[in-house]
Amino acid sequence: MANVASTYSDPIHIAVIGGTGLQSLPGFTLAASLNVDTPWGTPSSPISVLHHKSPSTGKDIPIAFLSRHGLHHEIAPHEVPARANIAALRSLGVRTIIAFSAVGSLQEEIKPRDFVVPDQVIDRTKGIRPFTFFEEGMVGHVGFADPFDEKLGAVVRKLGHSLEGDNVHLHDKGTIICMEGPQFSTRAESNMYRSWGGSVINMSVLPEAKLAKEAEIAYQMICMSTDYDCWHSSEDVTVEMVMGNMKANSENARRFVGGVLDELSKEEHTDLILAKHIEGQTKFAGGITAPAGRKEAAKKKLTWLFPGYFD
Ligand SMILES: CSC[C@H]1O[C@H](OP(=O)(O)O)[C@H](O)[C@@H]1O
Ligand SMILES: Nc1ncnc2[nH]cnc12
Repeated sequence: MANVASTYSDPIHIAVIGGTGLQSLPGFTLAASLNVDTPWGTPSSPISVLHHKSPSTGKDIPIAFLSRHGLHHEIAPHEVPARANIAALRSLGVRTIIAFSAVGSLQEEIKPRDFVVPDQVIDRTKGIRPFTFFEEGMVGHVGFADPFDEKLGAVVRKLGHSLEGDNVHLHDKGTIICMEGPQFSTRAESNMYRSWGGSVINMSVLPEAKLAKEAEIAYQMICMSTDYDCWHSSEDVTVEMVMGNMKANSENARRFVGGVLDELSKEEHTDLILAKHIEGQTKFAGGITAPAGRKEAAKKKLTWLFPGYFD
């Protein structure tokens, strides 16, 4: 990228992870494009640092933007380097992530193009994705009862409701089924997920949400429904259907994300975006391995992510 800075010296507290159909965030000033290397490899894409003018203070707020499937959607859901993504963002100072996802609807009332701010997740991935920073001689167990950050979720929901009107419909809660993919579900699976109380389905919320929790980052996903999967009497999901609905509603998706960023950049949310309410929890959750049993290589990687936590 010509004439764009490759370094950025100030900490960046807020990130947006874009998914299918949201590979960039137009309308912001690109201040830098960062290639970050981590002990878990390189992220899905260079991290764009975007300047967002806070409507309340007039100051430029830096936002980190990362495209989950790469710049050209070349990374399959099971190949997303989620540990590198989360580690890279935390190393830049990020403590708040708004993640965007195109999802299938498992409930009649969640219509294609509706937004859902989920509050729960059911894991249907197959254990083939690396899903923790704690392994190989450093054990850690963080709580995951509430996979999304409730304080951040409250801000996102309030903002989403303020946009509701003819074209924007928001569902305040919901359970995401996270399947492995990349093939879509069978009809029997789709019906089983409905019987479990699933609201929507995607292939991306895990392990992203688990790793954000381990990294003490407040994380909330915003879902946009693109199809009725294959349980409904309407047409079965296809990539064309997903992309078509994403494209048709991309303006609303960007308004939603932009509005959340406006809200988060208010002074009253300073502690929230720094995730002060969850700071330090991983120091204890990850301190279970007695110092004598800690393996040097694992400790070194974790120290890169959490300087001072496990020395
Ligand atoms: C192209 S349909 C399946 C694909 O779309 C969703 O992507 P994302 O969550 O990154 O928006 C879903 O999770 C699958 O990866
Ligand atoms: N039906 C579906 N299943 C899984 N992921 C999806 N993303 C969008 N629609 C989906």
